[in-house]
Amino acid sequence: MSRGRAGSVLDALRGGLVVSCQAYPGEPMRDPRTMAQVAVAVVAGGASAVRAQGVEDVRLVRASVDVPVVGIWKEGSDGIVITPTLEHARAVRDAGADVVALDGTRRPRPDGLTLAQTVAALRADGEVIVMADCGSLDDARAAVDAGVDLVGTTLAGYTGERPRTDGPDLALVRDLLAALPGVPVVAEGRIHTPAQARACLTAGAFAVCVGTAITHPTTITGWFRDGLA
Ligand SMILES: CC(=O)N[C@H](C=O)[C@@H](O)[C@H](O)[C@H](O)COP(=O)(O)O
Repeated sequence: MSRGRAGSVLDALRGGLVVSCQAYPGEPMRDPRTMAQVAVAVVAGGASAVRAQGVEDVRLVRASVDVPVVGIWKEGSDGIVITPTLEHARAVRDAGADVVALDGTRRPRPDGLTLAQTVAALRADGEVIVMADCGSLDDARAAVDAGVDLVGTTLAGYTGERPRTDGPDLALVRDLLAALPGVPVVAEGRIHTPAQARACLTAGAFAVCVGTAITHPTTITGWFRDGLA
């Protein structure tokens, strides 16, 4: 990717709403065509970028929308799941992702590479924007040292280092901004209302990424069902 292209992708993300369009194994909407249609729908609603999971989803979403695509490929259910290896990261990039997001924790990676080696190998093939999905400030510091372009709070509350807050982990967003000046921070994880999304941007987040509250009808329906109980 040329510098110009990378810059325009970051410009498109800045201050905007990234919508994560994912369905989980065994779910009725788990079909790349369905996720591509959801992606088109969220872009019509004002999403400035789409996050998509799986090589086929990334490919179809990329072909269906004209906003940047943040691509991941999840494998497994324990430990390192989000784009766990260099092979996964290359596949996501080759499917057309503008940003390759990957596990940015300090846990050992299943292919034995460090995060720095993974980022360097990806970059050796050409310019690519890399986002580290982090679970703590220490993760993010290490990920920045490893050369990533963006850090996300995606894994806060899922790795044991931070409590699983009801809403977004705003304290982590603030700590990241204070400790890593100049590093774009994507607030992601449990942002369930427009007010929470706004609070993340007001705190200084570079962008917010919302998944469940926009694209997971089973969970949203459960919220309403519980509200009626
Ligand atoms: C922890 C993990 O695996 N997060 C995943 C990362 O891609 C997705 O399951 C989330 O939906 C996404 O991060 C957006 O978060 P939320 O759905 O809470 O708005």
